[in-house]
Amino acid sequence: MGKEESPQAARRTTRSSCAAASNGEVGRSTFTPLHNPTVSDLAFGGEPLSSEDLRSGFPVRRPQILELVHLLGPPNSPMLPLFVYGGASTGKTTVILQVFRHLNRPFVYASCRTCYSPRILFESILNQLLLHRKNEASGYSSAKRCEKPSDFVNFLREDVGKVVDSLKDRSGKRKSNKSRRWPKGDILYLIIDNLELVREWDKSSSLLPFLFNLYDILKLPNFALIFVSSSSPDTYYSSMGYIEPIPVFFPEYTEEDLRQLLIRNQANQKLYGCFLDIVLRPFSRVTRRLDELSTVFSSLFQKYCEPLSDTSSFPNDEMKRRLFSHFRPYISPALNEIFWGPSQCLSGIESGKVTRQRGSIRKHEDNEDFTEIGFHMSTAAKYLLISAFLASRNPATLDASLFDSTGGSDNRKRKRKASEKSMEQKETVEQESLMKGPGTFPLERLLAIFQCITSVIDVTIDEEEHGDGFPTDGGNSSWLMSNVLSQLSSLCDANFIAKGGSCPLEGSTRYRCTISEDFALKVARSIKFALPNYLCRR
Ligand SMILES: Nc1ncnc2c1ncn2[C@@H]1O[C@H](COP(=O)(O)OP(=O)(O)OP(=O)(O)O)[C@@H](O)[C@H]1O
Repeated sequence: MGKEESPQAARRTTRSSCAAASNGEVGRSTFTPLHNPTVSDLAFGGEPLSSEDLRSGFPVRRPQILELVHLLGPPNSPMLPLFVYGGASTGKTTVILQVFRHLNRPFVYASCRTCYSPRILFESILNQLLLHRKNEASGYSSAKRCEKPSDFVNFLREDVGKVVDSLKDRSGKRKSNKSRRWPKGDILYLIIDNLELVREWDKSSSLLPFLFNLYDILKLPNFALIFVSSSSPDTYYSSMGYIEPIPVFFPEYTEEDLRQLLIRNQANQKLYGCFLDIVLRPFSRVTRRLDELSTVFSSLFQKYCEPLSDTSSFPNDEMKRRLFSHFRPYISPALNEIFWGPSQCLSGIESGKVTRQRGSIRKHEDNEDFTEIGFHMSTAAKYLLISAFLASRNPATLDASLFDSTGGSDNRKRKRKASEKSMEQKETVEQESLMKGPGTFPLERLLAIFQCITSVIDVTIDEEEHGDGFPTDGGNSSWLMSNVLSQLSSLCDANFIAKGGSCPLEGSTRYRCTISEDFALKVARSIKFALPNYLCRR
């Protein structure tokens, strides 16, 4: 089958995987060729989910669950469009689908990840509405061909009406397959997930306003819309005349949230707790994505347990030390992998690549979340971008005074009272550099700054006995260089860094960072890096 999923397949995958995520249940019955679909297939299906199970399935998402349930209201309550947003892997999709499972409401779900063009998106939605399956019998074709937004609106009007009529038809309910529950209420919800990816599409500048306007265009009382996005409303085009959807924010998990989430399905929670005491802090400084942490921790935990003959017992202090020294060599490589890896690539970025997305970046004072920027990149790429910004912004002559011998910003040194003459000189240098705009720099300088700023990140494993530095090259500078070059080329592709021609004397390529200070500060905030301490100012 092609890359496009059939709606039923998409529904089955999404819904059963979500059910599995909640309490480890596999909730959804599968569609067999003999299954005769009815509107009851528009509900989540599977076993009903009580509010208690919903809350205990998502321990740190209680406020968002309550907010969603409140906004959806009792069956048949009309609802203005919702805009559910938060960083990648913060549980938006899973929580929404489980809320629908709990409420047993009829919905159509389409992700802009699997539906990667307007046509596929429109047709996937229509196929689901028409209970049409793309399979051998249908020649793997859609129920209707739909490319243009205007056709989509007409088809939606027609098809939503039919679905609503069927939902209201009580005789259909009586005849329906007894293994499936009849959905509650006559309102049909359309959930469009991973909306941020639409910005990558060719006609995004007209498609996004169209989608935001859809509710107003349709004016159907029994139709509701939910957008799900990993970037905030601020990163979308604004002032397009549509009513802004009601925002529901999923904040990034704190270290304590992550501990709760990671520990809850472990057979020996005490043992896993000891393991988390070592790894959670350093790893959560590099990523707070639950999926990334779960993956890396599952193999690390196996290593941690290797010396244990009985993994159901709780290790004493001596055993804990043995476990630590056995597993210590595996920590840095794993940290390295996650630091350099294509983290957050789920936001529409090709593996390992960074893309600059179109869309305004409005100032948002309180929101410290990276979602305000509207794209994602690996932690290493963020540090590299900041290094490039510093190299372009600060005069090279001041590098030594901004970074101490161990690489960090030496505040003590900087606080020393400078003589009036040196202050004047510094001011002149800074003024000149501001007048010239972002300066160019050679690769060596970029690498030096990058090593300086990453060497000061505190990701020590055990502060007293087991100091362990941040993932660096472990003495292998060619390995480090090749990683830097690959990240640098992605940043150049995304136009965050431009090649600034070659130096006539050295003949080597020089680079220039093109991002604004505002933007650099946002990137720095997302990795909790104190950029202002490294910027030379008047
Ligand atoms: N609070 C939570 N409780 C249980 N599982 C969670 C929670 N948050 C995230 N997960 C798990 O993390 C994974 C990613 O979650 P999900 O896809 O719902 O995130 P998302 O915010 O929609 O991500 P994206 O923006 O990338 O689509 C899933 O396996 C999900 O079950």
